[in-house]
Amino acid sequence: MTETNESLWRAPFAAEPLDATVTIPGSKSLSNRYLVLAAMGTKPVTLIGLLRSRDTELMMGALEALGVSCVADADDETTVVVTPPENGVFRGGSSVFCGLAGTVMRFVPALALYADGPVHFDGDKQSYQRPMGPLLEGLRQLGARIDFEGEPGHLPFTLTPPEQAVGGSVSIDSSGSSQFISGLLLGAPKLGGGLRLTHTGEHLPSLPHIRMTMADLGAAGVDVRMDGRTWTVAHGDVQLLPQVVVEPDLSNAAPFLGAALIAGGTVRVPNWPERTTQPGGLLPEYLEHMGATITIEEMPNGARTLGVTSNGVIHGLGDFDLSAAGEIAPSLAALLVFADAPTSLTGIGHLRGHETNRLEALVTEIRRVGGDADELADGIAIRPVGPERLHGAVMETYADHRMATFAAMLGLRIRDIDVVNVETTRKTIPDFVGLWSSMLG
Ligand SMILES: O=C(O)C1=C[C@@H](OP(=O)(O)O)[C@@H](O)[C@H](O)C1
Ligand SMILES: C=C(OP(=O)(O)O)C(=O)O
Repeated sequence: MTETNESLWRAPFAAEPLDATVTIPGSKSLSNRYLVLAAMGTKPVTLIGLLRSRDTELMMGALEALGVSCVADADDETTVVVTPPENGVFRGGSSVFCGLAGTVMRFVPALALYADGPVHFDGDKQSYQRPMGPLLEGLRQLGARIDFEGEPGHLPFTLTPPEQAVGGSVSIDSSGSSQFISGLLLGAPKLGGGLRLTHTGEHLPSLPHIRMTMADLGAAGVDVRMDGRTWTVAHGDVQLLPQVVVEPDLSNAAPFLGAALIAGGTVRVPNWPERTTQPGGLLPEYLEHMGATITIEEMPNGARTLGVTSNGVIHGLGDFDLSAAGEIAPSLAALLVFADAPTSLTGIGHLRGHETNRLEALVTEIRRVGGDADELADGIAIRPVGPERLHGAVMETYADHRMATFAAMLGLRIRDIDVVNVETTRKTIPDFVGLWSSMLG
């Protein structure tokens, strides 16, 4: 299952201001955490509103390889019952395919600590570039043996579990991805002596995603604490509630809400959570800084609809630390191409290890349409140019869903943008083109 569709999609131009309501599918980060936590329990868990996209299919495939059952409701594929293996032991001698999904390649290896034999991990060729070393070093400190087939510290590899997963203290440098810490924390409660995990690096990206991991472990009854750069997880049972509802993916809301600023008008997203652990929860504040008006409408059923309204004037952000929410950098970058002042998005050097080298990709694609951007040591600088300098182009997407949605956003205000392999958006959105077209009416 690789992504090879090289067809071109003409991104629709927004001829008039938007007035749209867009229902965003479930969160990738929450869906894949709940799937892992459900697999570690003893009783079946029904996940409601689960994202059904490539990354969650890969996660379900990975868990099934380990002996977990994931069964979708016949009438609604976003309702999935997850049943852990009967004896609580994951199946060894198995193969896990990670595609390009960070949450699969970084969350599933810790489960292999509890398998009854070696587990082989592989992924798309492009996944071989993504950093894995610190996670695997952490698992090695917990007694696992890792045999690399290609470059050390990267996919593909085979993990041989220890005789007994006793746990203890682990130190790793997680500055390359918060997912190394999340992956070790998620797998930790079954360790005989629990886990004491220390991050030794200077920077730590995506702290909200680590807090999300802690909150979800807490919801499964696990005692997990954070003290500075050290986390402790107590040994104990993992059991989510019988039914868990997944929030919409707030980072995937970014291109749609951002569209209101680029095209002008209003875009609404229903079921916006009042409180959330998703970094996308920071979006309304960011968009307000950029000049949008944010509204919240309470529905009769208690749900809340977020509205973003703009007259099309987008303010630059100056020096802006985005380390908390690096995954929305491509969407903010698209807005900043049309801003009234320059912006440096910083604290996101680790985006070089995302689906593609996103800093290089963003600079290349912004320049391709006539814009002005540069890579920084830890981010990207985007300087506005006059609209007369921006022009259509065939935009590359590098098998990166967020580079595809970035290109679609530019196409709202720049005519004749063709997007290579827009299907790559299926990584986290089942029907991006359909949603985007209906937003435009
Ligand atoms: O744990 C998660 O669900 C994620 C953590 C972040 O990873 P990084 O810390 O590598 O940026 C984020 O960018 C990714 O999209 C999802
Ligand atoms: C970095 C991302 O994904 P992954 O979960 O594959 O790391 C992302 O979705 O922006």
